[in-house]
Amino acid sequence: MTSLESAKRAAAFKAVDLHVHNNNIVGIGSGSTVIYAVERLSERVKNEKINVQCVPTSFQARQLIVQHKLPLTDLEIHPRLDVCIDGADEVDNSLTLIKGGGGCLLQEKIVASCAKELIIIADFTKNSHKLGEQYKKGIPIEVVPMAYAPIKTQIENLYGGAVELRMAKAKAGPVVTDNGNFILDWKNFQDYNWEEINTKLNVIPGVVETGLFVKMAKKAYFGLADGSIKEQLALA
Ligand SMILES: O=C(CO)[C@H](O)[C@H](O)COP(=O)(O)O
Repeated sequence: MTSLESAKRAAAFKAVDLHVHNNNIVGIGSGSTVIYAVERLSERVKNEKINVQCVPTSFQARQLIVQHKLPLTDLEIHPRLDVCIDGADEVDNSLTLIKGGGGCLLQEKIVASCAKELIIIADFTKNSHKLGEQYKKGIPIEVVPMAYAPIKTQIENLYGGAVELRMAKAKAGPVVTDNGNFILDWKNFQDYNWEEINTKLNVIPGVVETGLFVKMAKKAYFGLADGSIKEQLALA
């Protein structure tokens, strides 16, 4: 296992050990780090006989839950979650996040908003002072397909930078999200007030959700290259 994978695994295991308790309703995030969280959750269910019910944040998360034979639930049955454990593409000093590198930002934000606490698990490459310092692929914005062109122009004209339609790798044309939408990646942005810009982006007609998670995460666990874990709490 590479040091990056070990770092993800260590962060995921620690978060699951400290933040998941018996009878919890648990939000399962998406991405490669969350795979280790589900592995650990499944071990704890088997070894410690804890009861959990899991709410997925994507098709991938649902598959992970099913493959590990963990109890699957949803927001209709459980609208309030105890905890949501998810990865991130970048985490700044105040625990503002860029999410959606894997295209699952909409359901991730919905599920996180229903949880008492959002716990972030990541490797050391995700830890930044300010957004854009480490993650160069841009801020993902999920949009209704027919509106992608005017939204792109509007964001570039109002806020600068470059907005690109995310193209699929093993399919001709754009990435289509689990919700049937497109993703725009906003690159070369400036250092904004992220709470303000998030609100402004969200009211552009056709924007479904942004990958900016402001004042949502309670704590982040970063696996470091030396095997240790850095913990970061949200500012009070
Ligand atoms: O937001 C996400 C998916 O929409 C992921 O949490 C984010 O991309 C991090 O993924 P990984 O753990 O693979 O680095």
